Amino acid sequence: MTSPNGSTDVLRVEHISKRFGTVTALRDVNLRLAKGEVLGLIGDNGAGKSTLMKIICGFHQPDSGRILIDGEEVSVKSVDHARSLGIDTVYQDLALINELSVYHNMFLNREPVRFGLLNNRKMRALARAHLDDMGVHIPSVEVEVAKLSGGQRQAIAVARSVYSRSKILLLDEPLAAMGAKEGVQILDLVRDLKARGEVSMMIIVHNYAQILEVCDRVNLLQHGSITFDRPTARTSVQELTDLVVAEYRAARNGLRSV
Ligand SMILES: Nc1ncnc2c1ncn2[C@@H]1O[C@H](COP(=O)(O)OP(=O)(O)OP(=O)(O)O)[C@@H](O)[C@H]1O
Repeated sequence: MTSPNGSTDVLRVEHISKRFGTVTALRDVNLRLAKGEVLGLIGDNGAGKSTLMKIICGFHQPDSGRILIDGEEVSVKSVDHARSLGIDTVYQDLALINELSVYHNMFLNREPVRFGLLNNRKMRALARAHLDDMGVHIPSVEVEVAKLSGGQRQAIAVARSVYSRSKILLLDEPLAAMGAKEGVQILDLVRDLKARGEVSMMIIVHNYAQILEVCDRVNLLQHGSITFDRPTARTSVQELTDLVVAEYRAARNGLRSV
């Protein structure tokens, strides 16, 4: 499927709605992600950002609407099913196993086996080569993940998704609870991946300056609906801030129900 700028959309979300009991988390959401693009998803707390990502990665089922991958409609039944379709998610809590080494985490559930035994030597060499290739600097791939910094853990989670040949990577607040240096490390990794053009990414970040730094386009989600979609080159931190503040003021003054 071709988007207005002539590129191919790897992901399209069409008319997705989702309710949790009486709460409408998403209403008639449309969104597209072009091949090799980095899309920033912003919005206030409770706007529906994580719910949208969780629907795309098969964690939640939508009440209505459809998802298309490379132009083909798919029903994403589970997180494992999403992975098999090339969609992977890096959450804040990462799903790494702290007690295991870096290289064991890199190959979790898909360890190379030789003569019925785990091939540790091969896993170590492959993990080292892949992390070096991605510019992720870890002192040793044998170190326990628990002993790494938040930024290093995040980088390993991203590297693992890329290694598993994901074509769509969803990053839910990858910079949350990170120091400035660690945050820069993750943003650099996103930039490197973007330069390779193999992975399309959707990223939730609360800091608008960081969104403008790494994303090609930004979508604003407000009360379950996309209200703004623009290339980052044609917006600013001020404009994004003003949009969110205006929405808040309208709600407070009773111009809009929340
Ligand atoms: N599993 C759930 N059960 C019930 N309500 C939920 C569930 N998940 C999300 N919600 C509700 O749906 C709405 C959207 O939540 P969501 O987590 O998607 O927002 P968000 O934009 O990611 O917020 P934040 O930036 O605070 O993480 C909120 O009102 C939230 O309380």
